Amino acid sequence: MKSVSPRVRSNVLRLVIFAIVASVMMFFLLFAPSKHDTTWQARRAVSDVKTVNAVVSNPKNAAPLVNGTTKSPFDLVKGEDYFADYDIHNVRLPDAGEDYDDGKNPKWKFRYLNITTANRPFIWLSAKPRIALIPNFLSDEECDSMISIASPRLERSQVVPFQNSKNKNTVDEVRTSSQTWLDVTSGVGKQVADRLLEMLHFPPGSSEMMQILRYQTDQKYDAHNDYFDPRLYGPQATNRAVTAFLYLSTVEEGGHTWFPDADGKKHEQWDFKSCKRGLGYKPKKGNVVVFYDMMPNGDYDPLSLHGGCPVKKGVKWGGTLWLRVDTK
Ligand SMILES: O=C(O)CCC(=O)C(=O)O
Ligand SMILES: [Fe+2]
Repeated sequence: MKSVSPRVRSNVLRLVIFAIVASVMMFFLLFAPSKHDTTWQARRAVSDVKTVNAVVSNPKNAAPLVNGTTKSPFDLVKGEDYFADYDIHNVRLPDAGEDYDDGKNPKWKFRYLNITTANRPFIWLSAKPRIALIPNFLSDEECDSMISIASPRLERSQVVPFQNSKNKNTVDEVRTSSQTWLDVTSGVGKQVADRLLEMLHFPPGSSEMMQILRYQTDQKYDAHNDYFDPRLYGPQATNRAVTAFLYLSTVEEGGHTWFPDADGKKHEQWDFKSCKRGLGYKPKKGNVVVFYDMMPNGDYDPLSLHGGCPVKKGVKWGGTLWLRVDTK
């Protein structure tokens, strides 16, 4: 056998090393997702099996995603971002038959958010009632601008009395915040409302004005349903199908939005105040929590019972946008 000269041997070796390095680089270029679409791609994949795995962790070496930290907005930490008596990272949607997601049934009044078609990432926090979190929906500028428009116009929040109740007071200890209404036909109100309606598959103009709320220390809103139950409020031509709650500030302590009956646990004993069981989501500036007061077939969902827990430290600024459908 002929011996190979050292020169040829070293050239072959260089070629082999080059081929290995090139194929490793090609592999990463083709298969490693970019920083921005990691979450999105992975979430698309899990939705195919109807299991929404809430946490899609950010690769360890990824660039900072949120305010200089490497924490992904989906990496919610129990105790820090929420409390829950179930595992929100393992929320399962009902089987396809119950899912109402394909938007083909003409009787349905609206479609749920759908992880495969939504125009930005979101995460299901609860299946029954349906609650979704949309991280970083609002820019800091949008939050600050809504607060500065609302600040000089605040008044004590009110409630709507029941139709046959003798007590016609609209100021009630169940709700102690201050608030005002923000136009959604122009300016920042329109910008934000239009973006939400589009994402939630609702036609333009199908929301109420936006309610801007401020809760100071110990202020709260006891648990309630947002729809107007015709048995209590009389006939309604339209009603609230979806509530989008916008967090305009981060609260140091307390102020969680609370869902006593998440995840699907209807309790016999009414509990409007404890802020203990179910799910409590801690206000974080720029995030939005969306929940469905109605099923897509028009039935009201009593499990959508919710409230705002007392603020313990800091100030909670929020915006409520109600999306309405015809009830006929
Ligand atoms: O303050 C909250 O977190 C919830 C507010 C609310 O339920 C409402 O405005 O109807
Ligand atoms: Fe509410």
